[in-house]
Amino acid sequence: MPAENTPTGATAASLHKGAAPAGRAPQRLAQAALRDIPWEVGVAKPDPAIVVENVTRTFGGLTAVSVDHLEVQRGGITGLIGPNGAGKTTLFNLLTGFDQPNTGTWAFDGKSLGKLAPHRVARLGVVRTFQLTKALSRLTVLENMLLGAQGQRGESFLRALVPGIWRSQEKANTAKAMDLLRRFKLDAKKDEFAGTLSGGQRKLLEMARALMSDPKVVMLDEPMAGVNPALTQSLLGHVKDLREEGMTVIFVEHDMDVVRDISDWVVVMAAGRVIAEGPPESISQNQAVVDAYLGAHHDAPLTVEEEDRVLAQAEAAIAQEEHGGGEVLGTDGTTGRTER
Ligand SMILES: Nc1ncnc2c1ncn2[C@@H]1O[C@H](COP(=O)(O)OP(=O)(O)OP(=O)(O)O)[C@@H](O)[C@H]1O
Repeated sequence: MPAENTPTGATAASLHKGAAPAGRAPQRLAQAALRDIPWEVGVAKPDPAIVVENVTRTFGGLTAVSVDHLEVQRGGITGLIGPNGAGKTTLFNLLTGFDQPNTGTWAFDGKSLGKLAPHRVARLGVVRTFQLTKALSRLTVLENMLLGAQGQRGESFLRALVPGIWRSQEKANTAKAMDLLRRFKLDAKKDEFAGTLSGGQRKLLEMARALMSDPKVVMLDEPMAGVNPALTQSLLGHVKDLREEGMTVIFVEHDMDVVRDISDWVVVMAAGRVIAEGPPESISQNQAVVDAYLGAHHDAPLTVEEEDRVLAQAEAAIAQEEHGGGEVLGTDGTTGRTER
């Protein structure tokens, strides 16, 4: 369990309000809080911001998410990884009110978030970004930012655009939006349509917009996907800044270098379940994780024997074709891949 200098719940909670003890960067606090936690699925955290209990979501016969128990440490950066189709985005959708589960509950700061619409979840302090950015191309960068502001009486995008509804807040929101745009180096583009931004700039805009509602938990779905290398470092820096400001960050990412670089803790999903948890260095050695990733790449032969067998089948298929024969059972006849 935590060593003597590990923050208590109260200490960790205080960093949530941006009050890190002198000389202790939030990054260090988050890492210290998690340092002596066992690397076990469902393990309790010293100060969880989010607690997930028995959440399942099925689509027809497919179980997309089946998470028994998951806690996310406050003030840390938690990476959520897993092969394609593992259920990461579905879990994000559930936690932020964009989808409803078949079973289960989850809470932020002890408050149940189940059955709340996304804007209500956001008001409680949990916001998200999307894998494919949701920047509205025909609105300017600044207008996109204003749609992210919290406290507007008109929650829907269209109502938010009716001037009378939010004029009283407009000035303050605009000032706040401009501060954020400066921080994300998008201020010069404030009057440009979001549709003209590069993929990386849209990711920045989406992150900036998420911050308009002063969130406590920020969930980023593949924040680095499609971002050119020049902007990657900048984005990584921004994610770390969120932690420095005391926010809890959960992000989905496929790039393991990114995961290792910024995560304090990593949660691995496969086939809807959490199959491993631990600090980044624990993950690559975890056999269940290795198996899940290998198992996910069905096209890749796993062993030398299998490779030989696939090759032999491909050769047989070619020979058959050259001799004008019919179909060769067991291969697809064109790529030499084994049918599974
Ligand atoms: N609306 C839906 N209808 C039917 N099936 C769905 C739906 N949404 C997700 N799924 C299925 O649920 C499973 C989990 O999908 P999900 O997108 O959550 O995985 P993921 O881990 O985010 O994958 P990726 O890394 O490829 O984004 C997949 O098999 C997917 O096809």
